[in-house]
Amino acid sequence: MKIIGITGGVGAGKSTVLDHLEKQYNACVLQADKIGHLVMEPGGICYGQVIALFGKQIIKNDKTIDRKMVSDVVFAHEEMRQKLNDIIHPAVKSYILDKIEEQKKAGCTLMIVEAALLLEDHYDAFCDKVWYIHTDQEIRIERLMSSRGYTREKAENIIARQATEGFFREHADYIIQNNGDLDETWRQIEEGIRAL
Ligand SMILES: CC(C)(COP(=O)(O)OP(=O)(O)OC[C@H]1O[C@@H](n2cnc3c(N)ncnc32)[C@H](O)[C@@H]1O)[C@@H](O)C(=O)NCCC(=O)NCCS
Ligand SMILES: Nc1ncnc2c1ncn2[C@@H]1O[C@H](COP(=O)(O)OP(=O)(O)OP(=O)(O)O)[C@@H](O)[C@H]1O
Repeated sequence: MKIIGITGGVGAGKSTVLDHLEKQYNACVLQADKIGHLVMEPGGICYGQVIALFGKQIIKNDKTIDRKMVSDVVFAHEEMRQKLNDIIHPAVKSYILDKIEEQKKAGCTLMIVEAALLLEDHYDAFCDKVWYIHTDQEIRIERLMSSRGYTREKAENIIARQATEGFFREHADYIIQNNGDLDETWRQIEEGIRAL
């Protein structure tokens, strides 16, 4: 089984690339963000610890954690982001490693792991290749404002907490430019797959 790690800053198009790989190349996929959400759901292994860190006011009526509230705190207070990372990241990594083993046994031949923090959390150690999805910062901000309703400030705050473009470029095996037309992105994916 080949494993491709997909990384890049917020709104660069990682999920878009992942989705294409799943549909067109029959890849098995794992998204760190989604797993991070899963482990903090009621009954999830991080639920209690996250509430202990932020306080009971983050519990919504349906008992789920108010991620918007948590997001506003962590992207404004670096020490809180670090504390949340310390709770969530080990659980997410362990989940991913278990799933990789499971998929290997199930006969999956192409596995994609998507994470903005893939390099910081050293997921590259178990990836055959790391693909960096690059989109210019201003285009990312505009896409996030129109598709997710982020404010410019929110997008900029998240960007400020993520790795720099230089860091991503330095550690990537392959760079996909996603500033323009999606057909151009699909062509680069095809090329990356051929080079695996
Ligand atoms: C802060 C939380 C509650 C916000 O949830 P929400 O659904 O609003 O946003 P989402 O998870 O889609 O993240 C939005 C963007 O921020 C990025 N991001 C999320 N957490 C972090 C972080 N700790 N540091 C830098 N960027 C982050 C994501 O990759 C994504 O690009 C959530 O992102 C979270 O629990 N983050 C901490 C755990 C984490 O690092 N998860 C990401 C991979 S394990
Ligand atoms: N080439 C493109 N042209 C136009 N819109 C695009 C393109 N690529 C991605 N988008 C749009 O930009 C937005 C962000 O893309 P996507 O969700 O894939 O980014 P992401 O890197 O996964 O974000 P996150 O870091 O939050 O997980 C989405 O609305 C997506 O549809």
